[in-house]
Amino acid sequence: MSVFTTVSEDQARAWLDNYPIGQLTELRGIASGIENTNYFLSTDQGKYVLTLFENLTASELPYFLNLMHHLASQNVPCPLPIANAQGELLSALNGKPASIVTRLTGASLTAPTTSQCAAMGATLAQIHIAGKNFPMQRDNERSAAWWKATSPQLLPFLDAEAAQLLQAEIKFQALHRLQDLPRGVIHADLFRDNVLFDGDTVSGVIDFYFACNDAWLYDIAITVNDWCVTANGELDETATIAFLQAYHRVRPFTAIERGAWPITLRAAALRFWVSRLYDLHFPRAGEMTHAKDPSHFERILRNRILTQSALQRMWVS
Ligand SMILES: Nc1ncnc2c1ncn2[C@@H]1O[C@H](COP(=O)(O)OP(=O)(O)O)[C@@H](O)[C@H]1O
Ligand SMILES: N[C@@H](CCOP(=O)(O)O)C(=O)O
Repeated sequence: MSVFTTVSEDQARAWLDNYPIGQLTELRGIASGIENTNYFLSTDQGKYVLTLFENLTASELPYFLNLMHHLASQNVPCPLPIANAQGELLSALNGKPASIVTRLTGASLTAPTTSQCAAMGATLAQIHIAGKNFPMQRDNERSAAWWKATSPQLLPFLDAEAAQLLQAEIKFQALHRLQDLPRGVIHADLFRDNVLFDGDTVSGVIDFYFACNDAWLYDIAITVNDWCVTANGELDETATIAFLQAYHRVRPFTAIERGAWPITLRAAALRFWVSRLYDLHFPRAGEMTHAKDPSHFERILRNRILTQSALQRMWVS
């Protein structure tokens, strides 16, 4: 259950007085989601999602909310944050920073088809292009410096083989500079549970709270590692190529990206192996989440290392 901070109808009504979206007709807590308090909120003018941010602070949020506003204004299917009477996308509700965004249709997928993977590839390229003229900057907080700093805390929890893999991969990644790849705004967490689909069409990309400026290829690798995989984490060649071709039609790849593809898939696997290990062994106080399985990304990392040359061929011509 992800209503951590309760909002009554009277409180929502009073808060909405400062927004140009009509009168409250319905307020319903959203059960899924692990980070924030979310409500489906309807007015006589439309359907929205109200979010109270439980961990992010008012100083961190403008990048994410302005980015969503920027992308939605450029026809990326993502929520449009609504400005209040003062023109602000963020204001306080029950002592928490809060925002209200348009509610999108569709549902997330558990088993995407090849054509849905292709649609995801095209939408990701659309996000990367639309982000080119977004003026704000944010460093990636889950970069090489972060996994290097975090890993010493994780090693005591790992068996010898896993500890060796973690240390070796961090060293290997330090020899390669992802930051030299073409870069811009990235979503950085485009897993299946962060995308809504209507049939074969992407109807909504949500949860931009890891978005930052980094290599586009890294974003592609994060997404492919979650979308285009078989049950044991191997890349599904047909789905991967469909994804990459659809992306390439919108933003053509460069030669340097082709060369960096296998290494970047490894970096993306390492990033989520480390964050899942950290969340498992160092849960935040009062956290109500079900930690996600780190071994899934350990398996993916081992697979990407073993299949490096096959991955080099799994590319667009
Ligand atoms: N703008 C939106 N339109 C439609 N559904 C949304 C929207 N934002 C969130 N949701 C729904 O709420 C759920 C939880 O949102 P999410 O952003 O994943 O929460 P959290 O940040 O707490 O993890 C999503 O899985 C989705 O079903
Ligand atoms: N997608 C990540 C977890 C990031 O959290 P969320 O807010 O996107 O659920 C993972 O699967 O490890």
